[in-house]
Amino acid sequence: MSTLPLVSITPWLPTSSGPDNDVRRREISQALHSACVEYGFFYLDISDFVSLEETTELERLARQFFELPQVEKDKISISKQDGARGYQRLNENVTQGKPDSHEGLDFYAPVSDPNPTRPLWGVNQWPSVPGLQHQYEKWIDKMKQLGLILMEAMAAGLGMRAEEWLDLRSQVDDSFWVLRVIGYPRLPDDHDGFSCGAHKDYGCLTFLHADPTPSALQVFRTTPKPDGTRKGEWINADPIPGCIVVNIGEMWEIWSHGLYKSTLHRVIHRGENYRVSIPFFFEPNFDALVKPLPAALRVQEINTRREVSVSAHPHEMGQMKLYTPVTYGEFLLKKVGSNFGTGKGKYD
Ligand SMILES: O=C(O)CCC(=O)C(=O)O
Ligand SMILES: [Fe+2]
Repeated sequence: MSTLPLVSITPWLPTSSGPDNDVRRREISQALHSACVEYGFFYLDISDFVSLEETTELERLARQFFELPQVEKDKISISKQDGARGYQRLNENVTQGKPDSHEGLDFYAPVSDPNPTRPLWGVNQWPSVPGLQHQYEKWIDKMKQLGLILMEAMAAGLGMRAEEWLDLRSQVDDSFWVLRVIGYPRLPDDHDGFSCGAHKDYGCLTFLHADPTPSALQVFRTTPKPDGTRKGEWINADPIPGCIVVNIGEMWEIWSHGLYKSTLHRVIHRGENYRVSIPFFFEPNFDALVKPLPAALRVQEINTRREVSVSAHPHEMGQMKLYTPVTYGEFLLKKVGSNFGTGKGKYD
């Protein structure tokens, strides 16, 4: 069984220097490029950026919250806000028609004019667990910094010019991020569903810190067959100390004109313990206009004068998918709107 590639962010940290740092940065960017083309998923070694104490503390606080009585947790239910920010009970989220066997706590980027009657536009509901808000706000801050650092490293990997990177940076420098804290009880043997059903993430970059539980998160890896079709298998993405699991969402698929694929993944947790995972979704700015990047078209040797048309759901034309521009916030609202309307999950 193959495993995901592992890349270290260290040379790209602002604190990194030394005569060979530029060479190391180029190697890292190249490795990121390959990982995004081949997997859409990779381990990112961030041990020079975050400490083990920080992530252990996040896990401890999450467990403390999930151990509270149901009525306490329900006090900050998403139904008390904008339908998105807050707590969701076990089985409340649905993916592909089946309830996910997890409970979760969601936080979104704050907005300057909150209005809980507007989808996504309320205020975050912090639990009363002592120290939780402080520790998680520190984590959010770090993940936002990491988002910009990794985006720059990836831009270099895609062969972007300095001014092209600045343009891309201006689409993610006020990220409409999401932080989820997820609690997974053991999936019962007779349960025919999943802890979290197969889905693709829809945004930019997902940074997943999970507790050490093995054989829970699985990634759908496809490889070409001699006859030109592709075969696929589910591979485990078990946690590695000092690393987060990173995957790209549909926005990167559009930017890269399909060169980088947003990859299916799911969670099946049959271990005895209560699993905690903490994905941070580093998303574009709410008003970012996301469209194929010239650098991606250069790599694919696509004639940029040709019309590139669109939708959030790219359609096939011959062998090639065509991607049209989307405004991230509109795309997100449509997604959330249809999910709330139909009782479908955030992941559908
Ligand atoms: O819990 C996990 O390992 C993955 C969760 C996930 O894929 C998501 O929240 O989008
Ligand atoms: Fe996901």
